[in-house]
Amino acid sequence: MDKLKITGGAPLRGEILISGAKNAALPILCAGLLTADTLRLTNVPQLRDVLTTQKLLQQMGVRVMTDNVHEFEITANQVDQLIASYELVKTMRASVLVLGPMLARFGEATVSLPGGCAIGTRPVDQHIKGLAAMGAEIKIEHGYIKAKATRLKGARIVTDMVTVTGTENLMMAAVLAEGVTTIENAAREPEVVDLAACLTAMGAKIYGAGSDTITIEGVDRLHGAHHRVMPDRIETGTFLVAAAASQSHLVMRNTRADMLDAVLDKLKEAGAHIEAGKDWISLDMKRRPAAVNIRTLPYPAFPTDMQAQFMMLNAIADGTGVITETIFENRFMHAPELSRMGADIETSGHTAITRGVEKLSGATVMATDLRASASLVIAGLIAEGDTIVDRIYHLDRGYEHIERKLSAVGAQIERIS
Ligand SMILES: CC(=O)N[C@H]1[C@@H](OP(=O)(O)OP(=O)(O)OC[C@H]2O[C@@H](n3ccc(=O)[nH]c3=O)[C@H](O)[C@@H]2O)O[C@H](CO)[C@@H](O)[C@@H]1O
Ligand SMILES: C=C(OP(=O)(O)O)C(=O)O
Repeated sequence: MDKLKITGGAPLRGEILISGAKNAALPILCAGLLTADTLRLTNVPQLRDVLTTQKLLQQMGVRVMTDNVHEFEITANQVDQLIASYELVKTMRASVLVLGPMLARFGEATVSLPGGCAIGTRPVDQHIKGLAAMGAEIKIEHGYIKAKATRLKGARIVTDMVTVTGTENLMMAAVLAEGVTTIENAAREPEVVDLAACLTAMGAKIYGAGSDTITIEGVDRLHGAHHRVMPDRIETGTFLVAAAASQSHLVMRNTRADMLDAVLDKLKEAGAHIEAGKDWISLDMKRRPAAVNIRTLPYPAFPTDMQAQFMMLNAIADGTGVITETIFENRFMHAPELSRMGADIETSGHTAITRGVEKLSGATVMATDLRASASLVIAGLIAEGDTIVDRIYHLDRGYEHIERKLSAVGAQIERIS
């Protein structure tokens, strides 16, 4: 199994090209199920989750062409298996995103329940509740969601909480429903907006994406389109934290500052000098970071997917930082691993208090989820001595060639078997 070996202390300098967003690419690949025509996608990141989605679609009979690793052509004109099996869903929760499109286009879908994961129980009851409101007949049998509907009907859906993939699944179901659907308490994440842009290019009628009320006028059919996947704001934020923690100067290219306001504000509060243009962000850090307090919340507030990286920043900061995680009930798995590197972190329920220390020391560490692993990589970059990050298949789910991107800006990092 691959690991990363990092020798801490090398200053970082240069530019990093940001990849397409995992959390936009996954629902958009599933949107290919909504038409028999070809959906052409560019800026698709080369990630394990993208490969899993490709396999999932291919198992259903969808043709997926990838001449260039970042360009996909999806043609769902011969779908014969309306099922997403446990074997694939268990490796990637986002597989549940085939439920809405399959049901809307084919009137039937069988999708394995994803179950819990390292960061929380993560039920999909809101996806099911919304589809039921649109007239679907849904049963849970043998660990599978079995859904049927001759044709979904527009409905007014109010979700109990803000759910990103829930909003996306319901939006994809509603585009082919009869009549008008309104999703209230909708997620406002930029990835929802990107999916809406792709669906609109395919002929869908969607209003209000990016606000908490999305209105969808169902149409009879969608057609092929070309869509460029938006840049990954979490990958961008992760490398910015790496620059801040190592007191370096880095420039992110192919990204957008306007969807990172809460993260950039916290980096400035920590003492970073940030400049940004239309598609770039630069961060220059000249001193030890100051500790920051963070509360994770749905967009546009601070993202839970950047929480672990900021806990790492607080670990070597001047002062004490309090982090409150309000989205997932078990997302502090990085804390004990960071503590093994010398961090002083106390967790209790949804709160983590980190008292900054001057230095971390390299150690062998492992993480049970994607962003926790990213925080350990950043810790390795600044720790004294060598760090081995184990179980990097988590990182490969969501970071494209992280070791290549970091070594190109001066990090001493290599993949070892
Ligand atoms: C592929 C993808 O886009 N993943 C992102 C998405 O995950 P995902 O869409 O799975 O996360 P949600 O926004 O749905 O989850 C938010 C909260 O709502 C709860 N919930 C959600 C749905 C539901 O039916 N019932 C329910 O109780 C969840 O357990 C969680 O506590 O948004 C999360 C929150 O920004 C991010 O961390 C993930 O990176
Ligand atoms: C939690 C994440 O992803 P997923 O929802 O795919 O598990 C993430 O991207 O940090």
